[in-house]
Amino acid sequence: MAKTLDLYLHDLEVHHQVDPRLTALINHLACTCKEISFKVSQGALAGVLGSAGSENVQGETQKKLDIIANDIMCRACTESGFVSGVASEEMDHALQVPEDCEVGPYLVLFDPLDGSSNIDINVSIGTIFSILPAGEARRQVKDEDFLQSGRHQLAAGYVIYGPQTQLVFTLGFGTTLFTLDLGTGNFYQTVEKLEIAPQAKEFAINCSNMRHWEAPVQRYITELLAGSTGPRGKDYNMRWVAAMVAEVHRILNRGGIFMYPKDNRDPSKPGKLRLMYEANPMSWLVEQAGGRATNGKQNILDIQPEGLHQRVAVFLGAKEEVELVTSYHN
Ligand SMILES: O=P(O)(O)OC[C@H]1O[C@](O)(COP(=O)(O)O)[C@@H](O)[C@@H]1O
Ligand SMILES: [Mg+2]
Ligand SMILES: [Mg+2]
Repeated sequence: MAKTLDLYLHDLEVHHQVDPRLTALINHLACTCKEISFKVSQGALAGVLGSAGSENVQGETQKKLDIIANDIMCRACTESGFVSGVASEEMDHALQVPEDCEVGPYLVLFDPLDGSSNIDINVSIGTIFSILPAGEARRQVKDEDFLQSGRHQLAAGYVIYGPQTQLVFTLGFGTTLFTLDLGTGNFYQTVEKLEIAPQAKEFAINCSNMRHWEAPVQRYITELLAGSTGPRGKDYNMRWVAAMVAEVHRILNRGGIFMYPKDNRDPSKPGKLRLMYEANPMSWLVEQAGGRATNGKQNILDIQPEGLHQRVAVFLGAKEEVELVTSYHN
């Protein structure tokens, strides 16, 4: 019989001395994402599809579900009693815990709904989260309190809403996968430890941006596309779901490399993905599964953040491929 999430988290407390408040927070996030999962599965029936007609701090048009998922995550976290504050891709600044709620020792950061362009077409989307230490439980948090490198993460994970709803997370003891059983409402462990092979046969990149990439990326992709007749001497396959959560999920389950490089479309956006809500949690999950993650120059987890909504180039997945494309930059 597969292990329940409760049992797995209890084992972490017993065998790895993980703070019970942290395991309780993970459990709380898993329950919260069940609520989002239900709304996603209802789609038009719950009136959650389509545009909200508003823009977020990054100037992107918000979907109704971006806002719904953000509200659900904010409420659940700030009322949990385990956090001192939250930060989200969808909000300009960090959110405080209401006066009438307990505060706790953690900061939670999230991309409430990743893959927004997939919502209305019933293709995989997800919620990505990262947990940092607050230092101490406190009433007032500032944006600067969240500016800790990915190495400081205490937990990271995501819930993917696909054909199955699955929770993937790490607390630094490997990356593990749970599947939601719609019959019992419980998450059961279906893969104990995910492992990414060092070599890859698949790559994921939005090739429509090729003319805007820097020379090292142009070179690397040209070599992959040349297949067995080029310097790599083998054929590669390509995938692009347009949701980082789905790309990373595929790589954790069957390998490959994912890239969203810096490009020269808009000088104010060096890379599309957000360091704090997307790149850091995904990089730690990938590292804990034996893979690598860089921005082309350095390990993503070592980047000292300068802003809550900072963007970053991302190369992650199979160790040898990530090291090769990184070496082309250096
Ligand atoms: O290929 P495109 O259209 O540039 O966008 C794909 C990328 O944008 C994102 O969807 C951004 O995430 P959000 O939906 O959270 O804004 C990534 O998940 C994905 O890798
Ligand atoms: Mg996203
Ligand atoms: Mg999002």
